[in-house]
Amino acid sequence: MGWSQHSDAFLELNFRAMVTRLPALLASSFRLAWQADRQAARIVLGAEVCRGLAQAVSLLAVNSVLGRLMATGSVQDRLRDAVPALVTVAVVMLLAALLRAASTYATGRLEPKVERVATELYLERAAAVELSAIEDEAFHKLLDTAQYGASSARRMIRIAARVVNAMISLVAAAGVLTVLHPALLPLLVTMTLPSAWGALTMARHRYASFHAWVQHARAGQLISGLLTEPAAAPEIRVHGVGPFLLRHFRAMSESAEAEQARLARLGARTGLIAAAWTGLATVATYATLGGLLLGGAMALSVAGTAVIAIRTGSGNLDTLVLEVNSLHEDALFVGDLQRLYVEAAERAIPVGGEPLPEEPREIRFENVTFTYPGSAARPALSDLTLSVPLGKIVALVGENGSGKTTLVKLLSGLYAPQRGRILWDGVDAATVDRHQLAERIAMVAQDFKRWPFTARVNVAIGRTSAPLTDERLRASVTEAGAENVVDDLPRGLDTLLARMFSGGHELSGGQWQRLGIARAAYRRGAILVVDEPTAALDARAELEVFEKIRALAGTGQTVILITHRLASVRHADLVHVLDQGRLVESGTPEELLSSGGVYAELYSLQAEQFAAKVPAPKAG
Ligand SMILES: Nc1ncnc2c1ncn2[C@@H]1O[C@H](COP(=O)(O)OP(=O)(O)OP(=O)(O)O)[C@@H](O)[C@H]1O
Repeated sequence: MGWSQHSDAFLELNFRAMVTRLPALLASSFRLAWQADRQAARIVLGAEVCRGLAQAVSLLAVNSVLGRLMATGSVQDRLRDAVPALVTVAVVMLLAALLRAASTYATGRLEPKVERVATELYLERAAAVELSAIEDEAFHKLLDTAQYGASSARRMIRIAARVVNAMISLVAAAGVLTVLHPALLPLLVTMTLPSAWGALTMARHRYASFHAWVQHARAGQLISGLLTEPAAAPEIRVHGVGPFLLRHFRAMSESAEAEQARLARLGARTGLIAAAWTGLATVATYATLGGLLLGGAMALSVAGTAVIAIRTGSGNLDTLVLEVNSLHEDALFVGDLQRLYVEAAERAIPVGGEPLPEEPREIRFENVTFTYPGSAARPALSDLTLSVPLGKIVALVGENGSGKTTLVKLLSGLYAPQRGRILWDGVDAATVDRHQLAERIAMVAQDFKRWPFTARVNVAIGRTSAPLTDERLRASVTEAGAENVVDDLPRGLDTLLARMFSGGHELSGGQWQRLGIARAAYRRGAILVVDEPTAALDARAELEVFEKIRALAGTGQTVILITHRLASVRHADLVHVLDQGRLVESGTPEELLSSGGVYAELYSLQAEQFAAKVPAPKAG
């Protein structure tokens, strides 16, 4: 359908990288844990280190038990001699169980906190970037992949704890093996290498596949969402769009299934090769042990401990390989999250800047050219020079796509021009404090957000920093002529405007529009931008809204009005007419009407529609 492209995967997974990056990975897991809950992080680390050490002590104690039991002398003497070592084994096992419980508790406490901290930072950074970043396809892909980073960060805590434990236990087992016989250690390593290779190979394939298919998965979710979305439901039923969407969903799912099958085939082949190598290495290990025993190079008790140490050691090494591999896989996703943090910080709306003039008299566009990022089309605004006098009603008029909405988005600081300047009484908007600029603007956009909250919140969300008072709320609702809308709601301002929830209620397009205007009124910005404020209103409501807007201008409020209803523009102090991103006319409505240009032509076209005679009813 046009948006499911696959891009090359980002890869940095190989054996060397895995080993050399392990300390950094463990450190980053620990940092995450430390940020989330210091006490729990200390408990996990301490408990896992002590558990590893306990394993070493327990192996040595077992060796001592075996040595004493296989020594010469009576059974009673041998048993008595073995008692202290047996008691040590029991105490160490008890200690290890207690440590394990402590680690389980602290890890369980840490995990959700780590996920929350990572998610909060993700959302905070994502909400602070420029609009152009949110609309950028590459940044959006990063947002998509990075969202898995928080749950990966959560998993990394548990995995890192297991890695620390397995590493220390392995060192303990390896130490004991080296003491028993130097040939045993290389055998232990050889036994585990094949499974390390297999796990790593599969991790690399899975990660590459995930990156190549993430857009595809997103598109699949989009389609399945459309099939159940209330806004699409009427068209799906009347136009019969359901089977069309389902066909696409099936085609996309089938190609995703083919990819899963490819991965499964690869997994099976890799697993078989690894298992064959492990089998050979195990046979070699036990043959060597047998040879040493037969040749008299090793005592039976030592061989017994060696078998236990090899089993523990290879178990630890297997765990280590698998867990380090998972750690690495999750770290790749946490890496995406960290890349997002960095990129979002680079693309964040700058903080600070020059102050805006306290009471500016005009905003002036000087040779402004703007093309949407990534757009191959002509500039949305071309070499535009115009003035917006403040304290007046300024109307922007022009055909669809002429650049009116783009102009107000630039004026509001949502985009920056590629060429030219926007001056607030001579101060370049590119250098000013963007937060201060936004403070001055109240906007009713064409596609303003219908928040799935109560009517009260839908109005007061216009300025969340102001204390919510009923007085301000009522005044805004009245200013927007939305009293009837609110009075008709089953629970007034406390009605939930989200039909998908129990007790939720839905408004009509025009009713929503009035709430949108109430929201902008509640914001009390110095400049009110209204983009098609009456598109969904009936004739009476339209008249009412324009009356209110005119009254606002009387109080010194600047109004920038975008509308196609030229009759409503009559009361504007100044009209700018745009065509294909250029300014073609400017003046008062009377001046423009008498000059006979584009405005006059559009005006007479609309007027003619009303001048057409209504056919007389047939006599009957
Ligand atoms: N987010 C966007 N990304 C890329 N191009 C865009 C975007 N928004 C608008 N455009 C393009 O910029 C041009 C101007 O659009 P704009 O929305 O400013 O026109 P408008 O005069 O407000 O139109 P309308 O009367 O239909 O609301 C159009 O060619 C449009 O396709």
